[in-house]
Parts: sequence; structure tokens; C-alpha cells
Amino acid sequence: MQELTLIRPDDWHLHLRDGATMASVLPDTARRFARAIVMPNLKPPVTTVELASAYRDRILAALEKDGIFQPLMTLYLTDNTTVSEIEAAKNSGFIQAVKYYPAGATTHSENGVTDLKRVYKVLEAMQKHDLPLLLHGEVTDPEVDVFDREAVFIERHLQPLIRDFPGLRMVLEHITTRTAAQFVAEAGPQLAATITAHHLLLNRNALFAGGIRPHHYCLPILKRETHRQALVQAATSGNPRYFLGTDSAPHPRQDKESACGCAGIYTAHAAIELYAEVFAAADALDRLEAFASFHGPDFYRLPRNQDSIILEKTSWTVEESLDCGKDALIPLRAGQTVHWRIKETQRAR
Ligand SMILES: NC(=O)N[C@@H](CC(=O)O)C(=O)O
Ligand SMILES: [Zn+2]
Ligand SMILES: [Zn+2]
Repeated sequence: MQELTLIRPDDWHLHLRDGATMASVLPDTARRFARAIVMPNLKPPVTTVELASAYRDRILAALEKDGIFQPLMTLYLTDNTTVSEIEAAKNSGFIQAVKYYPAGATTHSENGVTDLKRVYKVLEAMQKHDLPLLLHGEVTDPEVDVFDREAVFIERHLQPLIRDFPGLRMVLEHITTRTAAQFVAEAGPQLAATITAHHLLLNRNALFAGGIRPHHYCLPILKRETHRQALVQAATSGNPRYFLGTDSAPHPRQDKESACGCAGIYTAHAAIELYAEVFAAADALDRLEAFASFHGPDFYRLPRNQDSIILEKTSWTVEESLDCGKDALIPLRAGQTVHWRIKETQRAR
């Protein structure tokens, strides 16, 4: 049997939703991670410090009292975000970043930015106050093939952003292509990327295995095998500019199993275990801790965690369905086996 002790990891990209759904998914994340960057794409979106503060209070109220989990909050950037809101966010002490969704790109992005030029003043303020910008990096141009939207985003939007804001730290979220991995490797220290467990485990064949698989549909969409391999290579490379972000995104079963199903894959129930599978398969378990527990806090300029978790190589079967308040929630690997599990979590002394 194999065991692996890690400093407790953090999740640098997470959807917790709100209300009953949040209450039912939160324990999965809090059991594994010390902190998570909480995405602001609620309905209505978390666009102000006041809304973020109230959302944070609801998360804290839903947590077990003796836990250590800390939500790290984000603001949802819109065409109307003001410079004074950025200053207030920086001064809040609990907002760690601002999230950019191109309007219409993904779940609950209808209030996103319509044209980056409209938020240049706000980006200048973020650069000045050193508040990172998190990017859903896909163009929404309907002329662009859905499999190319990330690569085209890099060319059309990310390159100009880097040129125009050389002092703004940015995270290209949930990267899915060799192009993105390479771009991050070649860019300077202002740019990092999160990588999900599902993009490391699955290629686009998983969308059509024996029939259409709505529970494998997420955005950016799964890509071909060569891209998956490039992501594994990046995640296991030891390069500090790649780190863990699950993008665990719960949707009620009926919204996924629909004629127009929602994008999002739920992985919080087995998050670090799934990454362990990827790193084990790449013979790189010795690099999991840095990817999961060091690179993220270093980039965000937060302290690394002190306590640890122990993973063991033991198989267990994922439940067929979980509860998400309103309806069933179908987790990744439902009814199937995960090959690592958490043996123990240890508090720092
Ligand atoms: N990743 C997804 O497919 N969905 C996310 C939104 C996002 O991160 O783009 C969601 O909120 O459901
Ligand atoms: Zn996204
Ligand atoms: Zn997301």
C-alpha cells in the first residue's frame, strides 16, 4: 500500500453556489482543502464588496464550527465596475481577486464584460493595487469553433492584456490546451494558470462514449488527447505557474440531463484523490504537493498551509448520486472507482 502526506492543499477555482446547494456541497471541499477561491457567478452576480461580504458570511455560517476552511472571495467584473469598488475590494482584506467572464461565455456570464476596452480604467486600478485578474479565457465569437475558443482568446485578448498591463497579475483559469500551457510557460511571472482534475483525466472522447454524456460537459470543453497530455506534462512539470483549481461546478441533475444542458462538472467529492491518480499515472507523485499546496499561495502571496493530509492508494466507489439541495447531483465517476482516498487529516501543532 502506498501513502502520501501532503501539506493541506487549496482549491484556487471553485463554484460553491448558494443556499441549499452550497450547504450540501461545501463539506466536500472543506474536508480536503484549507482554502478555496470562490467564484462570483451567482444569480445575481457578486459584483460589489458588500455582496461578497454577505456571501462570505453565508458560507461561514454553513461551515462546521470547529473547521479550518476559509473561503477566499472574488468580485465579478462587469462593464459597470468602478475604480472605487476595486479600492474597496483591496481594502476589504477578504477579496483576493476579480473575475473576468466574457459576456455569454459560460454559466451565469450574461453580466460579464462585453468589451475589455470598457474596463481598462478598472484594470489599471487593479494593477495599481495589485489585485489579481482571473480569466475565463474563451472568446464568445460564434464564428469561432468551440474547440478553438481558448486559443483565439489568448491571441485576441490575453496577449494585448499582458502588453497593456505588465504589472497586473493574471490567472488563466481552467486551461485546456497545449497552446495555453505553452503560452503560460513562456509568459513572465505575472501570468499563472489553474488546471482542473477533469481536464487532466479526460479527453473529448469522454463526451461521446457510447452516447452523449452530459455529465462530462463543461467549459472550456474537453479537448483532444494531445492537449490532455500537454496539461499533464504542465501540471507535473514543477513549474510554479501551474496550480490546482478544480472548477468543481455543481448543477442539478435535471439541468445537466436536458435538451440544452448546463456546462459544469462536479469533482469536489474526490478532488485531491483524482489529482493523485493523474500524478501517480505520470509517475510524478512527488510533485503533487507543490502543485496542490505551494504554487497557489505563492502566486497569490498568501502563507502556505501548516497542517497536512494523508492520502492512501485504496479504491473506493463513488456514490451514484449526491444531493444538491433541490435535486440529485451526479458527481464525476458516479458509481465508479476512485483509486486514492483520504486516510487522515492532521492539524498543525
Ligand atoms: N466550468 C463550467 O463548465 N461551468 C462553470 C462556469 C465556468 O467556470 O466557466 C459553472 O459555473 O457552472
Ligand atoms: Zn470558467
Ligand atoms: Zn469555473
